[in-house]
Amino acid sequence: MGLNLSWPCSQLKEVLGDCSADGSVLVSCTSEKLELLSGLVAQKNMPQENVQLNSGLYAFLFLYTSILGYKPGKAVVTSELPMGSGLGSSASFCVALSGALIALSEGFSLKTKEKKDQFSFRKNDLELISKWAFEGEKIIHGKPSGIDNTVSTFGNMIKFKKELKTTNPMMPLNSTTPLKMLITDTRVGRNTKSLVSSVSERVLRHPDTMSSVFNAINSISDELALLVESPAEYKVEVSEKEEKLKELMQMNQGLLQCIGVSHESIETVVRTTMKEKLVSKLTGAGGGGCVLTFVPTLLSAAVTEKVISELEQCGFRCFMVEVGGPGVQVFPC
Ligand SMILES: Nc1ncnc2c1ncn2[C@@H]1O[C@H](COP(=O)(O)OP(=O)(O)O)[C@@H](O)[C@H]1O
Ligand SMILES: C[C@@](O)(CCOP(=O)(O)O)CC(=O)O
Ligand SMILES: [Mg+2]
Repeated sequence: MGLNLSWPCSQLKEVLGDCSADGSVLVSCTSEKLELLSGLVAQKNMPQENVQLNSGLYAFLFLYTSILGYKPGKAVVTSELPMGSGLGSSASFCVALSGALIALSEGFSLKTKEKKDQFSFRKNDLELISKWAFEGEKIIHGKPSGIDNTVSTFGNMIKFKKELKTTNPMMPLNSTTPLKMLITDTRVGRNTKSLVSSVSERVLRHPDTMSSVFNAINSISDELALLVESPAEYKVEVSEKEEKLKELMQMNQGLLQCIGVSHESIETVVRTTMKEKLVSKLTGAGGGGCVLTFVPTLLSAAVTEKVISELEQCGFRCFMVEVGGPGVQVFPC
């Protein structure tokens, strides 16, 4: 972003008061503290075009002072993720920051890996990192489910089991086949916090209908989890599995449209890819941002290039990715 911001430790201490900075003791950001944090950011007179960054800076100051206290330090943040696009940039930012701060906190020792200069976090450290990141997510987008910070921490795929909400709803999934996706960034900015609250308002207006829609969405994720983990060795099994996955994605997009989080730009991607019998659905909170298109194993390069070129002609930006991948990692600088 080309922004360079700093706060004197003495000022942070004066404004935020004494805090028993201890990375192993989780605390939430109170509304009073959020007020104080917003005052500290407001004095920087951020350019109007960066106003969306404010909540990220509140999360930064909260996590930094809660974990490291008022020790001087310098954080350099770089990111390849488009912000506010449904790719979980907020959660990735909070996870990377929490990981770095925990790695620097008192009494923390990184587990060295076999290879020189390779470190890894222990499982209970990863759980702590994910919990701190969740506190940061709460500052940025209000009522996070926890799935974004969990998948950014542990990597791979995670299923949110609604029925386990009171204990630990996050269940790791072990995919038996790689899932390739084309991500299309519609470049339509949107704010997760406002989208999540717009869905809550629709629930208040249509409680029973929305409850049925959420149950249908839950059934889709249950079916998808079984599908993702089901064995598929032979070509015929893979293509059957892919056809079912496409159908589930298509139904899910319809239900997400039903709860009001689609957008004209998202529907353009859905229509454009459908011309080549490809299925797309919004990702993240919707309202613009990014769209996933499932890429079947046997899709030809020619068709892929044709679809990407059509989408780019709409002004969109495309990335080919594979679902899954490692979670948070720490490297010595
Ligand atoms: N690299 C970053 N540095 C600072 N803040 C960030 C960074 N990435 C994301 N954020 C914060 O997260 C917000 C975007 O979060 P959100 O609205 O949930 O969208 P998404 O998570 O889909 O990108 C940004 O407006 C900013 O406040
Ligand atoms: C909409 C939601 O399911 C994901 C938000 O994703 P993103 O911040 O738009 O990348 C909210 C959540 O699970 O925290
Ligand atoms: Mg987010």
